[in-house]
This record gives sequence, C-alpha cells and structure tokens, in this order.
Amino acid sequence: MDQSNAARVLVVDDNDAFRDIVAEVARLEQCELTQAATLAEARCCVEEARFDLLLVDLSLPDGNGLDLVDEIDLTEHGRIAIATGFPSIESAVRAVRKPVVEYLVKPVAVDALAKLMRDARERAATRLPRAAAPVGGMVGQSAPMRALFEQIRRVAPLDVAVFVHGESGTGKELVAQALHELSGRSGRFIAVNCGAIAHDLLSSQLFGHERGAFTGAAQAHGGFFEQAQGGTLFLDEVTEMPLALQVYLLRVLETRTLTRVGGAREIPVDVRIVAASNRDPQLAVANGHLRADLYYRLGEFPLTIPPLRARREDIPLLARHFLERLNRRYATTRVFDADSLRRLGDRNWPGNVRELRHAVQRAYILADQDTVTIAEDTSPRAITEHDGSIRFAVGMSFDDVEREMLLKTLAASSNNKRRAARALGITTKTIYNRLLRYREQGLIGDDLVGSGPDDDKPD
Ligand SMILES: Nc1ncnc2c1ncn2[C@@H]1O[C@H](COP(=O)(O)OP(=O)(O)OP(=O)(O)O)[C@@H](O)[C@H]1O
Repeated sequence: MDQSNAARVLVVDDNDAFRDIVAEVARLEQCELTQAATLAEARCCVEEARFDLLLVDLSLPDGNGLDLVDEIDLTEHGRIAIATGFPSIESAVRAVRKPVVEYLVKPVAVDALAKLMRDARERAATRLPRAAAPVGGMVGQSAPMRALFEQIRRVAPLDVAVFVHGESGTGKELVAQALHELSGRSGRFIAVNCGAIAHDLLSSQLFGHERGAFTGAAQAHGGFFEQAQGGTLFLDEVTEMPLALQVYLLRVLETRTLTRVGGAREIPVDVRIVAASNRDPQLAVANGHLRADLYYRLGEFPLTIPPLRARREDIPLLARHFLERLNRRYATTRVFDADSLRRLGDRNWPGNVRELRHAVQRAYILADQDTVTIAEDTSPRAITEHDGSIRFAVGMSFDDVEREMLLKTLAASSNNKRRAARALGITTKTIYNRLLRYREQGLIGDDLVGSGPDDDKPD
C-alpha cells in the first residue's frame, strides 16, 4: 500500500453520517479512505500507515482531536484539517498554532472536502516511498539523506563493519544508533570517543584490565568491548587512536577474541563495530593517522554524511523538528516568524546540524512570547555579485573559497570544463578531480561531474 501513489486520507470522527459523506467524496476524488471513530483507533492507524490528509474531529469519545495532532510525526504524514460541530475560540486558536491547514465548521461543504482531497492527491504524487523514510530519529528528506537512510536500512541487519565519514555535527552518532536499532542485536549500544580518552587509558577502557594490571587497577574491569557484547560499539574519532592500539584493535576484529590488559585469558567477543571520523579516511590513511589494514577492516561498508550546506532543503525540516521538541518539552506552542526559515536556509552551517539545533534553541530562549525569530546571518560567506564577480569574506576557509570559485567559474562557462580550466589557469583533470571530491562529499550531483576530464564538446 505504501508504494502506491493513491492519496490516503484518514477521517477521525465518531459521527457515522459525517464519515459516510467523507467516504463518498473520497470515492469521487479517487482517494483511499481509512476511518477511525476514536482517538485510540486513529493512533493505531497513524502508526501503521502514512496519510496525505488527516481529517480530525475535535471532540471524540476518548479525547480531543488536537491531541492526535500533537502526537503525530508530521515528517511522516501530510496535512491536517480539523472539522468540528462545536467551534470555540479556544480550540480555533489552539488549532491555528499547529500545522493545521483548515479549520472547518460542520456541516462541511462538499466542495471544501473535495478541494482538500484534490490537494492530498497532489501531495501523494510526490510522496517519497517508505523505503526512503527517515531511520532512528533522523530527520531529512533531501536526496542524499534519503539515499543514506536506504543504505542504513540495508546494511543494518548484516554483520558488517561500517565506517561513517562526515564533518562534525552531521549526525555520525545518530547514524551509528540507527544502525544498532535496526540491527536486531540484543546487546547494548556503547559509544566511545577515542579522541577524548587519554592514550594511556584507552586500551584498558576499550579492552578491560585484570586486577593489578597497573598501579591503581584494584579491581578487574570489563572494557567497552565486553559491555557491548551482543550489541554495537561505536568508535568515534577512530583516527585519533594511537597506531599501536590500532594494531591490537585489528587483531581483536580479526580473531573476534580479546585479552584484557594484564590478563592471559582469551575472551570471545560478538560486537558489531561502527567507526567514524571527521577526517576523510583515505587522507587519514595517507597522512599516517589510520592504518590502512585497519581501515579496510572497518570500512567494509563506508557511509558518508553530506554537510548540511549540501542539503539545504533539510534545514527547515530540521529547524521545525528542533522547535517542536522544545515545544513538547516545555509545553509551549512557539512558531517561527515568516522570515526565520529563509534566514536559516541562507547560512553556511560549518557546525552542521548541531549548530542548527543550538541556533534554534537560542532563538527559542530569546523568543518574544510565541514567535521565534532567527537573526540575520553575519558570518563570513561568499557572495556572487550581479556582474559575475565573487566577494569572499575574511575568515572563509581556503577549501570553501576554492570550491566557490571553481563552481561559479564552471557555471559561468556553461559547465564546459575546458573553458573553465583555461579561465582558472589549471588543467581539466584538476577540475574533474575536484568535482569528483565534491560529489563524494555530497556537495554536487552526477550531472556536474560528467564522464571524465575531457567530456566537453569542443568550444
Ligand atoms: N538528521 C538529523 N536529524 C535530527 N537530528 C540530527 C540529525 N543529524 C544530527 N542531528 C543532531 O545534531 C547533533 C549532532 O549529531 P551527532 O552527535 O550525531 O553528530 P556527529 O557527526 O557525531 O558529531 P561529532 O563529529 O562532533 O561527534 C545531535 O544533537 C543530533 O541529535
């Protein structure tokens, strides 16, 4: 059912006659209708399927329809219309503050119902297949994130090590948690930041130690590996692990047994490893931060999370998600003002999703009553002038400047690599290699990369 593109409508109303009218309009407008007479039934329905339109009565035998609106995940479902026979200013105000598209007073005109269903049909035509739906509490609808969710879903149940690469704050730990949740493994999820633990402590923290193994080891201690037995061990910033320890880690992964520091007994381990780094793993290998043999073992299935600036359509979605979380936590109903989401979408987000979450939180705290306002961005970024020149602000990284310059020149050369290379004084191969890197980072699509350095038509 999820794969079909027919619009799906849920009517939640205890009035049989009203549900009959909705059913007739749904039939005429070729929408699939699901009916619920109580909040409890409706909750089951929204758990089991996604709807393009929810038509919800306010006063239900077991509660207020707006409670359902509070609970459902709007990234999963489409639009919500309230239909009530007993309008009140209080409920109307409450509804207006929620993502409710219509507030209908019964008797509802058939035309109004038909219009809502036609809108639902339009939404259904662009609905994502459920396979691309978010995983493990992750929010995102951009093409690279949908592809990532799909990869996570496929690799999670397999006994394969995953290496997650992404800038700080892109959600590497969330990916690791999602992999664990979908793995079906019954053990715990243990996260270790290898860069945050002193080098001389890391081996005993990871692999445990026997009593008396070193000064201060008064008790035997099972390390993170043993704590994650039957589950998943997330090795964050694995490239910060000392090389000598990387050798031992590789041995543990190969033999699936470990020996505690100061011990002799071999302990079998059944642990799924998810490793992560902000560093590009290939570069980390080339620079000697990561042993190549360990990378081949950890990177059986590599995953890359694109930076937030490469998936701007996720920004409003994430911002609303963080605001909703704050609203739920503090029982408020704050909303962004009209320009805030645009301002958020304009920023560069070097700290990625974490920075966005903090920005929403800051704006929430400073909000004037119920309106949350995001201030204009003043951080450095490139601006393209109308005459084709680019202004670079002090403080931008060389990488950003280079990328901005290359992509803008390419665009100005109608995507002709040879012409852009001539203008920039570099070879077409350099342009091609950069484009491959940007694609790898999820910053550009295949269309811009083309099939090779010399794939341009002669100019
Ligand atoms: N797609 C997402 N949906 C919802 N929340 C997200 C998403 N991505 C990241 N976050 C949130 O952003 C914050 C940073 O995420 P996380 O700690 O997983 O990033 P990270 O890449 O592991 O960062 P670091 O490299 O600095 O450890 C967390 O609060 C996380 O919940």
